[in-house]
Amino acid sequence: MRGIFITIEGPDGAGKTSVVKRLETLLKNELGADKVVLTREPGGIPIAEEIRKVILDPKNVEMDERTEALLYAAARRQHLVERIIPALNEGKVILCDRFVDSSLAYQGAGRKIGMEPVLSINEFATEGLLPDLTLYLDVDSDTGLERIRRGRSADELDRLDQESAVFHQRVQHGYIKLAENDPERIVTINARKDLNTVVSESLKAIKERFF
Ligand SMILES: Nc1ncnc2c1ncn2[C@@H]1O[C@H](COP(=O)(O)OP(=O)(O)OP(=O)(O)O)[C@@H](O)[C@H]1O
Ligand SMILES: Cc1cn([C@H]2C[C@H](O)[C@@H](COP(=O)(O)O)O2)c(=O)[nH]c1=O
Repeated sequence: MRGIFITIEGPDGAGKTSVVKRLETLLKNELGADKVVLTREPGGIPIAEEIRKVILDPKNVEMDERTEALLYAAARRQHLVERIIPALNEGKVILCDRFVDSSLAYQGAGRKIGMEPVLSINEFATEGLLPDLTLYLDVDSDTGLERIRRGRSADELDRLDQESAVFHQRVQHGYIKLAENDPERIVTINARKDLNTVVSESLKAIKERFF
């Protein structure tokens, strides 16, 4: 039986990593440890983690926005082939921290490439595979960036974290548009609430859909 592909999305500092780790523990307790796979983009497997380093290195200030979009799509392709598709074929529940919607929001809206061209290179990369459910953790850029900057020193901020507040606002608006356009797949969670509430609303959305 095919598994279930769940992605967690949102602006930087929305709390995705914190939430997805808690969901992993809760779902493993309910379904069994071998049934749940936690992974992330860009990364999750060695080749994609190497691409991640290149993309996020603050030294790479000269990176063109289309080069950036292509690198994310390349990392995605490799991760899909090596990690997501095999896990889906084994019937696992996959929790993936970011997927195509990140490219649409960050490169499409944030970098102003436009959603259509970014979607097009991603359709090539994924052959049209979409998540069964996407949890969109919605947070305004001020709150998200404040959380990130509070938790990390300046030299721990990656190239994307260091982008302007206006860029991060465009990213949030991009996500809101995506969620409005695909309410069947994308469930919006108010991520300004406390972490326990965000986790329980996320778990509820998963259970309502699948269990
Ligand atoms: N609901 C919340 N309320 C307050 N603080 C939170 C909440 N969720 C996460 N945080 C804190 O915000 C910071 C960023 O959280 P986290 O790394 O989970 O976010 P993220 O969305 O994965 O960020 P990034 O996309 O940059 O990796 C951490 O210090 C975390 O403890
Ligand atoms: C998948 C993907 C990611 N990004 C951005 C979003 C974040 O700023 C970084 C990844 O770091 P995180 O700590 O794992 O959140 O990359 C993007 O711009 N486009 C993408 O497709």
